[in-house]
Amino acid sequence: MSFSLEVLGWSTSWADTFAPHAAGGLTPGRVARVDRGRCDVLTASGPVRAESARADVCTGDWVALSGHYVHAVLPRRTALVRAAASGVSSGQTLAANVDVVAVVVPATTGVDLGRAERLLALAWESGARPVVVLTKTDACPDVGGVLDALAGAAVGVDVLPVSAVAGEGLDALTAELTGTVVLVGQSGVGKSTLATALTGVDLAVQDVRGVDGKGRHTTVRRELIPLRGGRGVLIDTPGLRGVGLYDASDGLTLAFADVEALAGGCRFTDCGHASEPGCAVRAAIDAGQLPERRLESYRKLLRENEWAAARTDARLRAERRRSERVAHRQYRNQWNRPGHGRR
Ligand SMILES: Nc1nc2c(ncn2[C@@H]2O[C@H](COP(=O)(O)OP(=O)(O)OP(=O)(O)O)[C@@H](O)[C@H]2O)c(=O)[nH]1
Ligand SMILES: [Zn+2]
Repeated sequence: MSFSLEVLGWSTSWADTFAPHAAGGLTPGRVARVDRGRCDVLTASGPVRAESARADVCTGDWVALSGHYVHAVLPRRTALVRAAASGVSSGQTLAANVDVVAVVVPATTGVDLGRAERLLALAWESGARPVVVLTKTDACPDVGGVLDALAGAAVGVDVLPVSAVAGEGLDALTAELTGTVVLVGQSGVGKSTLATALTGVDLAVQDVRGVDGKGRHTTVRRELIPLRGGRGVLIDTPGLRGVGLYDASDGLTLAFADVEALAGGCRFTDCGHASEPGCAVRAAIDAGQLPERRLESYRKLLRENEWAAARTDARLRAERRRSERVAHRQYRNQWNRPGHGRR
């Protein structure tokens, strides 16, 4: 099976970036999946199982292959990063070169706006374009009310209502999802169902155990799947489920651009929007132009982000201390070695 690189998002601008590697006889490809030092790379002449032990690659990266080796990773244009699992000091890149981050929110009365805002901050932070997909509209009696509520939380972001069950809204969504797309959202919001509707591939049954050419068991799972309509690809990696904020201060500023714009009109540049005189944010709340909830949500997410950043810093400091101790010990051992003349 071979792939057209354009279907995977290849463009003249990627070709320009790749030019020095092309001159060196290397092959371009896009990483479809990474596992333990190896990765599946889709190239124009088919998938290649490549060694990536020395390269920091993730699904969505464009790479230069030399045979079965990842020789280079092209600089990422966007990256979706989450707070790493414990034991790792930096953020973990979940998907690279993403164009659209679709925040999936189920249509229920009393929709969790804070959760949507949190995911939107993460989406903005990635450098990709955020959209909100409102799922399960068939099961909601008041979609209009939910859309109104979301409009105040998803500022500057298109909200697209769909029902995978009724097949409604999918054409409009497909038209909006171009380039490399990821779906983020809580478990159970309908991501898998939506992914299946958008790609025609039942992703739920992708996780089948297969046997490779040498009779060994392998999991065949592709995480880079062309979207119906031929205008994009979907990245579906298990790690995208349940993402936490990681150093998303820029993303927060963008997700709360309305509050930031108001704050620009406060008399004091360090206004806490509490009881300071000349506070434009409080004035907007009092005038009913900004929901109090939104300011509270912004504050909560800023605290969460600071906490994540502080935790990362603490971990980095601890790691540095550890490596200093190791270095000292090596230095001591060197001097204490028998025959070194100094005891
Ligand atoms: N009524 C209705 N139910 C839906 C729709 N889409 C998904 N569901 C149901 O919602 C439940 C969860 O859907 P999934 O697609 O598995 O959700 P998910 O976000 O992929 O969940 P995880 O795999 O746990 O992350 C399932 O029972 C689906 O049948 C829809 O458009 N309408
Ligand atoms: Zn203020």
